[in-house]
Amino acid sequence: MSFAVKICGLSTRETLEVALDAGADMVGFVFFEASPRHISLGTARELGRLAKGRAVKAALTVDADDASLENCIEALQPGLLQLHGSESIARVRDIKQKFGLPVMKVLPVATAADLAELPGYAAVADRILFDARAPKDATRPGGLGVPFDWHLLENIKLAIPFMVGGGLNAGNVAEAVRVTHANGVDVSSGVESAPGIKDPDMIRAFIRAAREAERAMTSSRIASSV
Ligand SMILES: O=C(O)c1ccccc1N[C@@H]1O[C@H](COP(=O)(O)O)[C@@H](O)[C@H]1O
Repeated sequence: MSFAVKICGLSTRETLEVALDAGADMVGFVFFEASPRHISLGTARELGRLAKGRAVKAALTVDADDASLENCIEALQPGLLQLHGSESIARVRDIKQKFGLPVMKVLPVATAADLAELPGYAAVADRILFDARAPKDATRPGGLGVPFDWHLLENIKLAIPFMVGGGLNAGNVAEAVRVTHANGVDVSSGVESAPGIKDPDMIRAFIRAAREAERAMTSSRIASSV
């Protein structure tokens, strides 16, 4: 399974260009009004055109109904739906069937008990993203820049790819990959100077560090197989 670096919460042409030029495999766009990274359908259309064919476009939604999903798909033309709410296993299956797009289900993690439903979700989703569980009083379920205990994923074996997110930055992404052996990493706050304001240098530094982490993981796999 190939390794994917995802920069999420992009909302301007300039920072999207930086992420694409620096080699992001996936670029994420937030459709959730309470988020400082929320974009309008008009902006989604514009940014979607810019990213077309250069990276996988992920549409991040939170417990969206069919009409909202239809609107953001029409505008962005995503290659992946990131379901970041409390969508049930049945709803994930339903969205996949209705919209015919690959789905990445986000599982919030704070303790080992949060992994109980993983097999059910892994049976219907194309990819899993493990993110830190947001506090009960948070205004959004992600994008808070807080990590979780990556050791909870140490022995995870999945037939589909999984990514790690939540509080990642250029300084800790290597350790997150080393511990979890994830097939990809996702970042939003860790490449921002303030909530919703992406920083070009931080984006470039994150992608460099993630690539280095990918290389280290590949080398250690080769070393342990000989
Ligand atoms: O970014 C947001 O505002 C957001 C809103 C609602 C759901 C998820 C959101 N962000 C996603 O959360 C993870 C981790 O983010 P961070 O790196 O800790 O800031 C990532 O997928 C964000 O795109």
